[in-house]
Amino acid sequence: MTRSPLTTPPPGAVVPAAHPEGPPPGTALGSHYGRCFGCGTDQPTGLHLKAVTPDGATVEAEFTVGEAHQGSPMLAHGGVLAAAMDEVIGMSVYLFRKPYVTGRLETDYVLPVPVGTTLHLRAWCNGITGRQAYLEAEGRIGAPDGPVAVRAAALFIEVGMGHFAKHGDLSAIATELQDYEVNP
Ligand SMILES: CCCCCCCCCC(=O)SCCNC(=O)CCNC(=O)[C@H](O)C(C)(C)COP(=O)(O)OP(=O)(O)OC[C@H]1O[C@@H](n2cnc3c(N)ncnc32)[C@H](O)[C@@H]1OP(=O)(O)O
Repeated sequence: MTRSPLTTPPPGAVVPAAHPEGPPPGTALGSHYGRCFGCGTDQPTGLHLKAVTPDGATVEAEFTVGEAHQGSPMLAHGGVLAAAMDEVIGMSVYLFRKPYVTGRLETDYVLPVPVGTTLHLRAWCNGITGRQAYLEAEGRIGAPDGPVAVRAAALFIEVGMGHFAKHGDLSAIATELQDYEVNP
């Protein structure tokens, strides 16, 4: 992965263990919000990521590139692939049971991804220090050990639930997502 110092964990960043109240290994991770472009089931042209955590600390997911996700004829749009990376990384950092948002997302596009391809995504944390979480993801074509098509490195920033109250619609999240203590 080609990445900048901004997404490289500094010395002292710690890779967290699975949260004691997090999902057990093998748990399917449902959508956190029905209208989410990445995982929502009420978003017709969304990515509809299907995710599982194999170990409580990382995420594996599948995303099948659809008609609505094209950039050039019958090839996935790069921004859509970045959105898939953002989503799977967001799901993985949420395993640590604190609200985070993407501060920076860097993406390497390695192979073109045709419509109809199922990308096998994986995301993991390389370290957390203070409010900053350093994460990585990859997407492989056709199988978990298929050729790498896309790689991403990200900096996520921990926010309070007040972030969503101030800038968005906290009640919509709170209705669907029961795992955060909602106390903005
Ligand atoms: C729920 C389960 C599943 C969820 C899946 C969701 C997946 C999708 C996730 C997303 O797409 S979230 C939506 C996209 N992201 C945003 O909308 C975030 C918009 N940006 C902000 O709201 C603020 O800029 C942000 C909260 C990220 C930071 O503002 P703050 O005022 O809280 O923090 P501040 O600016 O003081 O930065 C804190 C530290 O992070 C650093 N930082 C912040 N943004 C950065 C950035 N972009 N690049 C590099 N460093 C950054 C900043 O330099 C600083 O470093 P130091 O502590 O060392 O001084």
